[in-house]
Amino acid sequence: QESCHVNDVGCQLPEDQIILKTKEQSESWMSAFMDQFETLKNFLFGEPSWNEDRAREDKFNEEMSFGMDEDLMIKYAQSLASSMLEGEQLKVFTKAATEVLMQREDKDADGGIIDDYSDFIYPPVKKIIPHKVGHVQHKELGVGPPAKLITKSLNPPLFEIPNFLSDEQCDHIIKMSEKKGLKESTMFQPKDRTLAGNNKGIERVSYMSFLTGKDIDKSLLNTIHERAADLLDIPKEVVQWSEHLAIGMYNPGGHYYAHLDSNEDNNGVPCCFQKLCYDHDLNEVDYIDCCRMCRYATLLYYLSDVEEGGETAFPLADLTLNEMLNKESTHWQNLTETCHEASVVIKPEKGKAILWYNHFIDRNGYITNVDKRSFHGGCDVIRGQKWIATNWISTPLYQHRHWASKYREKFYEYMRTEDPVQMDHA
Ligand SMILES: O=C(O)CCC(=O)C(=O)O
Ligand SMILES: [Fe+2]
Repeated sequence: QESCHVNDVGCQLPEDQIILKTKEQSESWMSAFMDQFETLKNFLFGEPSWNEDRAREDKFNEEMSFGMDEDLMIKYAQSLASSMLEGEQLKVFTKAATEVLMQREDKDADGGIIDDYSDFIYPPVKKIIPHKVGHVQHKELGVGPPAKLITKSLNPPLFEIPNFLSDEQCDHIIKMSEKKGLKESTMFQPKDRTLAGNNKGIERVSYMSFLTGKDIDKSLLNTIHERAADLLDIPKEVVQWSEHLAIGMYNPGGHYYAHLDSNEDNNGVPCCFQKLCYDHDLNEVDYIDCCRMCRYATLLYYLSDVEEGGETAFPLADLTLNEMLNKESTHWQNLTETCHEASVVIKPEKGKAILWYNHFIDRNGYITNVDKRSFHGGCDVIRGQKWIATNWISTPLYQHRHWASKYREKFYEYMRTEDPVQMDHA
């Protein structure tokens, strides 16, 4: 009698013993769960950045923006538990897990903001609230038509914005890129250079170029910057002083396997947009030991339709932890094989923009951890050509705000250059 299990049918231990057994049992479930939970957490949020400070920041982030971290953890904890446990076990476990997760109290974390950097204060940023998948919101922008944002995923917040650019604007950008010339994308990815977070397994077959105010119609670049800044609710300077517009072109067979656009905090390594780094030949390069990518958001413009293929895929968007773990041993980064298994697949359409957030943000509105659910890439183009322009939006860690942006002077220099390139108004 003594040895029957609490969940066994017909087990009739006295109630206090049931409670005792359940408590012992729940402790072992808990530790088994926590072991697994560590793995899951690291997979989701990356090592070594998850610590109590981060947890507090994330909790704050939840309150400041639309909230997902704490909720999400509990949701994952529960979904994991519900696949492992049942009945009374599950109840006890859920209560315990919720308490553990909730114990990360938000102690007085004033975290003195440093504000003695030179002359531009990056303001705190927020995220557009995605509400729910399929939700449509309209946003008036200072210049041009309003933006219609269609929510494609909540984690990361991902939006589709049809007709963000006009056909003429797209055509002009393509024409000027062709004029300037594109290079094979591999040339932008020497071994020690990182364009993305976890570079393992990345393969990119495309042509690239960076365009500045020297290369395209200045008023068009201004318009794009203004619309982007209004859309994201950030000062225009943040957009102007972000990286140059990155043009990408894919021929049939071209693709870009799933990657992250931004880097996890790497022991305080400063942001690439704020630090000049050089290789042995004194060429300016960005590489991970010198600086890290701090691309809070990505705004990607499709400059062309694609006859077939060339979708942008987000294999991990809105996945639960269990679903992500199930993917771990698959080829989810290889979009040639798995494009259509991705949870969000976006069809390129001329003029359409997509916007997503790569990072969680802290209590001050500065970036913290990369959200691994922002992994994305370009599926193989089957027929036709795919043209895109990627507008990465920089925001720094607040510890590294002292230098506004290494792109700032260049921006003004290029915007001042004579012999302006102008759009044809045919
Ligand atoms: O080609 C695409 O759809 C995605 C491009 C991309 O991820 C990038 O340029 O960072
Ligand atoms: Fe990307």
